[in-house]
Amino acid sequence: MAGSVAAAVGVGIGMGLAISHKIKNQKDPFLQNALDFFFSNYRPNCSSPMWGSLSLADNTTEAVESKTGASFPSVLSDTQQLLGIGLRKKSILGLKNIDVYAFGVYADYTDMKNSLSEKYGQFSVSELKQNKEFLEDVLEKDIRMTVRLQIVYGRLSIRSVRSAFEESVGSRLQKFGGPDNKELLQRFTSLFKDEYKIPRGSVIELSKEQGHVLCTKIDGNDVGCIQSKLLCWSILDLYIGEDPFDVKAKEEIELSLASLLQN
Ligand SMILES: CCCCCCCCCCCC(=O)O
Repeated sequence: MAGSVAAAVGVGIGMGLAISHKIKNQKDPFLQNALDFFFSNYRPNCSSPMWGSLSLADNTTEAVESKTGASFPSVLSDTQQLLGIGLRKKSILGLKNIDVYAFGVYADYTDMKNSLSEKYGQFSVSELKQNKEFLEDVLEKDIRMTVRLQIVYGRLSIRSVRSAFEESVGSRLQKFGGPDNKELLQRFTSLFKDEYKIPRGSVIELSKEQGHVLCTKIDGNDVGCIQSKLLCWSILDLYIGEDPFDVKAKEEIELSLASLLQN
C-alpha cells in the first residue's frame, strides 16, 4: 500500500495538490478506500484541482478549501466519505459579498450502494452527471449524509445564523412542502440558542441519520435531532439542489456520488 500511496501522492503533487503530511498508519482499509476514492476523483484535464489541497495526517486525510484554508476530514463518523467542498458567500445589504463558511458534503458509502446500485449501477459517471432524477433519488432515499460547515467569517452572531437558516431553509421548506411548515422551521432554528457562540473556525454539522432524522452539532456538541424527511431534503437541497450555493461544488459532489456506485 505504501507504494500506491506514494504513487498517488506523487501524482497529486504533479497535478498541483499540496501534500503536507505523510501517512503513518497504513493498516486501515477504509482509509485506503478513501484515498483511492479521493485520487480517482481528481480530474487531470480540468484547469483547477477538484479540491484546494490534500493533507495526510496520522490516520486520516484532509481536503483544504483553497480560498479560506478550511480543512475537511475525508472520512466522517467512520463511514461517510467526503464528496466535495465549497464556499458559501452572502451579500450584505446587497453591496458586499462576504465568505461566510466553507462546507463539505459527505455520504455513507454502504447506504449509497444499498439504495441506488440496483437502479444506477449500470450507468457510467458521465451518464449520471447532470441526471436530475439521480440527485432526487439521493435526496429521497434513506442515505446517511452530512453537511459540515466551517465558519470563516469572524463576526457571526447566533441570531444571524438563525435568520440565515430561516431564509434559506424556509424557502426550501416552502418550495418542497408548501406554506404549512412554519412550525418545523421554528423547531429547527430554535436549536441555535442564544448562548452558543460561533467564532471563526466553529463547525456546524447537519447530519441526516437513518430514518430521515436531522441531527445538528455545534463544535462536536449535540444540539438536537428532528425527524423530518422534508427538513433533511431541504437542507441538502441548498448544496446539491437546483439552485445550490456553490455550483462548482455541486458538480464535484454529483461526480463523487456517481463514482461511489462504480466501485
Ligand atoms: C452575515 C451573514 C450571516 C450568514 C450566516 C450563515 C450561517 C449558517 C447558515 C446556513 C444556511 C445558509 O447558508 O443559508
